[in-house]
Amino acid sequence: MTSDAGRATGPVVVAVDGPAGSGKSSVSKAASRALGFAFLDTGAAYRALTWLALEHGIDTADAAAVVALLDDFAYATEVDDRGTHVRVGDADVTTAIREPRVSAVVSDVARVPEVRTALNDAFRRLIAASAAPGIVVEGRDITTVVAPDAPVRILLTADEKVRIARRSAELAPAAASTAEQLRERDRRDAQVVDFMAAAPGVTTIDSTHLNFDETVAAVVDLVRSQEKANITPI
Ligand SMILES: Nc1ncnc2c1ncn2[C@@H]1O[C@H](COP(=O)(O)OP(=O)(O)OP(=O)(O)O)[C@@H](O)[C@H]1O
Ligand SMILES: Nc1ccn([C@@H]2O[C@H](COP(=O)(O)O)[C@@H](O)[C@H]2O)c(=O)n1
Repeated sequence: MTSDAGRATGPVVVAVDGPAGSGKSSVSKAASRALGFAFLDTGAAYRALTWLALEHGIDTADAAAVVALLDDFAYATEVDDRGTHVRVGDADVTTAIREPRVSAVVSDVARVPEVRTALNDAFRRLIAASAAPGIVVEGRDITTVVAPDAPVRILLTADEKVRIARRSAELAPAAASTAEQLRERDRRDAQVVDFMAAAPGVTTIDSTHLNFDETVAAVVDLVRSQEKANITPI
């Protein structure tokens, strides 16, 4: 898994799965920066399609109506120091896709098989097109479905209480229903993909007793140890 090999065959992929609030996006983004890798937040695409459905007044439980949106889903994403920027057509939806009204129904959209197939194809194209030596890709099915052959696959997790506390700290006064929302989204998402148990060959990093920097270091160390293990001695 050297950079040279990565250039010849596409970037080195670091695949990260895990439940809600486990740190997938924040830890993966920080790890990608430390490694000099690109970063792909796949949940942003599910959120953007959900935003589009709500803009069109579509009931997200209506799978056929959601699938019909895929034809005109002009999704674009870009990552810089401030985070992941998302556009749908001309609209900058970076903030809107994080609104509770989107979080509340995104699992409806994510459970539609045609949606998952279309978005997974798009993720694979984005990964292949990356000019960086590597890319950290995070979501709920990255180690098992999107990139099952990635040289580094991580299940990032933490006890549910700890995940709820971390998420509540982000949301401050409006946190009363945070625990219920996090549990409910995990419950619904887990009906579609298994992100609670590590698949064979996937390394679990449990951050329950790690701070943020220690968790990022655990990811970076794992990638570097895999790189060393894959360098063939001359
Ligand atoms: N090890 C850690 N110690 C302390 N805080 C952490 C740690 N890991 C993540 N966090 C914090 O937990 C919160 C949730 O992290 P993040 O949003 O990255 O999770 P996620 O898995 O992407 O969630 P979701 O799937 O719901 O989008 C963030 O505020 C993040 O900074
Ligand atoms: N690979 C993925 C990524 C996300 N989802 C669905 O999108 C929702 C939002 O994801 P966040 O990471 O931004 O919280 C998530 O709750 C899933 O419903 C997915 O199915 N697969």
